[in-house]
This record gives sequence, C-alpha cells and structure tokens, in this order.
Amino acid sequence: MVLAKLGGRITGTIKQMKNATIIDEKTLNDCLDEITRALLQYDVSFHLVKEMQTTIKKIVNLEDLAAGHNKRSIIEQAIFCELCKMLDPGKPAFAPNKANSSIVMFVGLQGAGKTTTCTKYVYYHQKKGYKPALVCANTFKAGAFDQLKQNATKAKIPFYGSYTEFDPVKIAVDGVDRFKKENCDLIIVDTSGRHKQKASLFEEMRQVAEATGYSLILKSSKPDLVIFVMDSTIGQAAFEQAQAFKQSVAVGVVIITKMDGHAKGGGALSAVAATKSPIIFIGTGEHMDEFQVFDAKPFVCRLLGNGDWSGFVDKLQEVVPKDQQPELLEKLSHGNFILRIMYDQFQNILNMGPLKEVFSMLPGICAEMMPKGHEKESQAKIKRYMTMMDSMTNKELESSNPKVFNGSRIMRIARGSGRIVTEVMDMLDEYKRLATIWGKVKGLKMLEKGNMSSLSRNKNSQHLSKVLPAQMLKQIGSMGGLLSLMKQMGSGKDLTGMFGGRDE
Ligand SMILES: Nc1nc2c(ncn2[C@@H]2O[C@H](COP(=O)(O)OP(=O)(O)OP(=O)(O)O)[C@@H](O)[C@H]2O)c(=O)[nH]1
Repeated sequence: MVLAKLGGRITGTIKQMKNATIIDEKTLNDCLDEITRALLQYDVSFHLVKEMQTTIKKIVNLEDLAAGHNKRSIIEQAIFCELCKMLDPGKPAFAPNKANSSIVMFVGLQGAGKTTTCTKYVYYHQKKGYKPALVCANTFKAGAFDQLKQNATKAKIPFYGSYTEFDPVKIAVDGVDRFKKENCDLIIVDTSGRHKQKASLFEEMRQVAEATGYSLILKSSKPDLVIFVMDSTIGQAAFEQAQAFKQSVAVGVVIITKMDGHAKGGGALSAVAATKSPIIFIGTGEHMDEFQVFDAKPFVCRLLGNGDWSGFVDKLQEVVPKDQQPELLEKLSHGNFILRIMYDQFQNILNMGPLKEVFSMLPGICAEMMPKGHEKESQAKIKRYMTMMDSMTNKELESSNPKVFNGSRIMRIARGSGRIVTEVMDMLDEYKRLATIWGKVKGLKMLEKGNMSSLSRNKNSQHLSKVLPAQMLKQIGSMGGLLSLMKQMGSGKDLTGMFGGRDE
C-alpha cells in the first residue's frame, strides 16, 4: 500500500527528531515541517495538515515543559494522536442490528467501487451470521444489474433488480419490501455512481434515500445507514467531492477502496474530515475477501511500522484454519525471534495466499517486504533469503544473536547457497530489522501491569475471549494477555512505552 511509504517517511522524521541531541523549537519545527511536506505530498488536504501542525505545537509547548519531561515521547505521542484524530471523527459507527432489519445504502462517485464493495460488505456480514440481501438501484450504468447479480451469485447472496424498470426509486422500494418480507436482517441498496457536477443524479440519490426508508413496511423516512464509498486514487479533490455527498444525503460512514493500488491515498483520508464520518472498512483488491475492517489507531500504528495486533487476531481467526491457529500463534509469540521463525514466516507468506494479508498486519512484514505491485520481486527476494538460510546450521537458525555470523560463517553461507557475501549480509540486516520491530511489540507485554481500567476495553476483551478458540487464547496469554493486547491498541497514552525515547 502506498500509504506505507508515507508511514515510512513520518517514522523516519520522528526517528531523526529522537536522535537529535537537544529538543528545542527548531527541532520541533523541522520535524513538523517535514511531516507536513510528506502529508501534502500524499494528497492530504492542506487545511487538515495545517490544523494538525497548529494543534501539535499547542500540545507540545516546549517552554512550559519542565526539565525531566520526555520531550521526544511527548512530541511522538502528539503526532500519533493527531494522525489518529485526522482519521477518527470520534463518532461511533452504526452497526447493523440483527434484531431489526437494517437498510444500508451505498453512494459514491462513478467507478469508486460501490458495487464491488457492496458485495464485500454483504459477504463480510454473511460470515458474521447476518442474513443479508442486495438490491441493485443503479439504472444509470449499463450492465450494473448483471455485475451485481454475478457478484451476488458467487457469494450466494439473494439479490433484486430489474432489466425493464428504469426508476431506481421504485426498484429500491420493491427490493427492500421484498427482502423485509423474507426476513433479511441486512438489506443493501446499491445506487448509480454520481459525478459531482451532475445535479440530476444527486437529486435521484436523495429520492432513493427517502424512498428506501419510506416503504410501507419500514415506516421510517431514511435508510439506517448511508455508506459513502471513496476511491483512494482521487487525490486532493476528495475533500470537495465528499462534502458534496454529505450535503445531499446523511452520510454515516466511509469505505475507502483501492488501497492496494499506487494511489497516494491521503486524499481519501480527507473524506473523513469532509463527512465527519468514520472509515469502517478499506478495500484492498478486487476480490471479495480483500476487505479489511478499519480502525484508526491500529491503522496509524501500522502506518508507523508498529504492527496491528488487534486486526491481526481478527484476520487470523478468519483466514487460518482453526487447527493451525494455535501453532502459528505459538511461533509468533515465541520469546526470541530466531532465524527459524523468520524462515517459517517466509514459507507461510509464499505458500498460503490469504496469510499474506495476516502477515501484512504484523510489524515490518509485507508493507516493506512485499509491497503490492512488486510481488514478483519480493517473492524472489524471499526465496533468495530462504536459500541462504537453507545453508545455515541448525545452531545458526536457532540463534537470535546476529553476532554469531562472523566473516567466515557469512562466506560459508554465501558459498553454500550460490549467493554473494553482500546478499547474505542483506538478509541478516533484514533479520535484525524484523527482530527489532518484533522486540518492540513483545515489549508491550510489559505494560500489562499498568493501569487498565477502561470498562469498554474490558468488555471487548471479554467478548474476544469468548469468540477465540480456547487454545488460541491460551497462547496469547489468556485474559491477561488479551487485555494487554487490547491495551496496546487502546490508548495513545499507552504508546509511551512502545515508542520509548530518552528523557531530556
Ligand atoms: N484494485 C482494486 N480495485 C477495486 C477495488 N474496489 C473496486 N475495484 C475495481 O474498481 C472498478 C469499479 O468498481 P465498481 O464496483 O464497478 O464501481 P461502481 O462505483 O459500482 O461503478 P459505477 O456504478 O459506474 O459508479 C472495478 O474494476 C472493480 O473491480 C479495490 O479495493 N481494489
């Protein structure tokens, strides 16, 4: 994902600031200017970036900070929190309720990915036990109904549409009523793509929104949720476009698509500010399962190279067969990140398609090693690394100390694998990089003893403890481990330990 590069730039800037001998006004300004430049280059809207800079300066008032304060950590936390704030409007997202049939309407620009995303959304909820259905109220695009029909059939989801009726309002009403009678608890209405300039299409969208909710059966005047689908390639125009939608219908949440491509992505983030609505999912490919739950804090953690454990546990449950989950977690939670673990992970990445997504949530893996669009090169690199590791002794593979690899060992490994010495050194550097990041994440477990009073986090962890298989829970470290994991993701304050830093 291109945003990973933005993360890399921000992380690099923070690192530079942390390595500065003194932290003064100039160091802070240099750091913020560089982050501003990076965000603007990645198409985040100008006024958002400016606001972020002003707020950070207000929070980090260097003059008022008494000696002894860890200024580096305070700056780092402020940057983290402001990035989260940019992505999280602080408004809870609507969750469909199985007890009452929920009607969800998808809107967005032409080609943003609405129809594809409708199916992904429905497929996701179907796996969570909902009884969903799809209604195609897109009469503008030729072939729209066929596209939805094809997607729905593939996912075994009931659908409704018409080849002969051209009034989207009528189709929406008929479809909603029909699925309501069939006791579907999540009814999705796909609408025509709008172009901001086309006022007539906006008017039509308003009418569909009113009509879907106004069916005789529902007796309400609007859909339960309007999802605005935004293409991440849209660039700086995102803010204005999103605002135009928000002014026409009550956008409740945002889904960003095509986060797998080469788009800068930052523009789409501006959609959050324009609609004051949270992003709930991101689309990461054309396939049904290339869809990830979005949560601002873990996302920013991941963007800054610190891994997304909560997303990881979720995804692991979804894609790894139950009997393989405990073994995988056992390896991942192993005390030392030995070379053999790196080898096994590389093997998993190469062998098991969906696991790629799981590993992309782990710090350091995939985002840097396997950027989308460069899969072939990345796979070749991983295979090269594995060939070199094949020439290592068991003792070397079990070691977590890179110092054991002196000159003669490196030469032996290079000769044995038919590679050159610098390539072996490259591979060992990669190992050191991953081991350092993993060390940081594991270090978070130390926070377990800290104050952890948030009721909601407790509730969430209790929920997780129920849905996770018992053996897997054991591997995470039972409730304590879970609480710890959730705590790591739960508050900016808790990230102090994660970021470390020296005291002034
Ligand atoms: N790479 C990638 N492609 C996507 C993603 N989501 C959708 N697409 C592709 O984007 C193109 C447009 O998707 P549609 O779902 O037809 O878009 P739409 O918004 O319904 O289009 P209109 O009805 O014309 O407004 C298709 O080729 C999809 O396969 C995604 O997350 N990643």
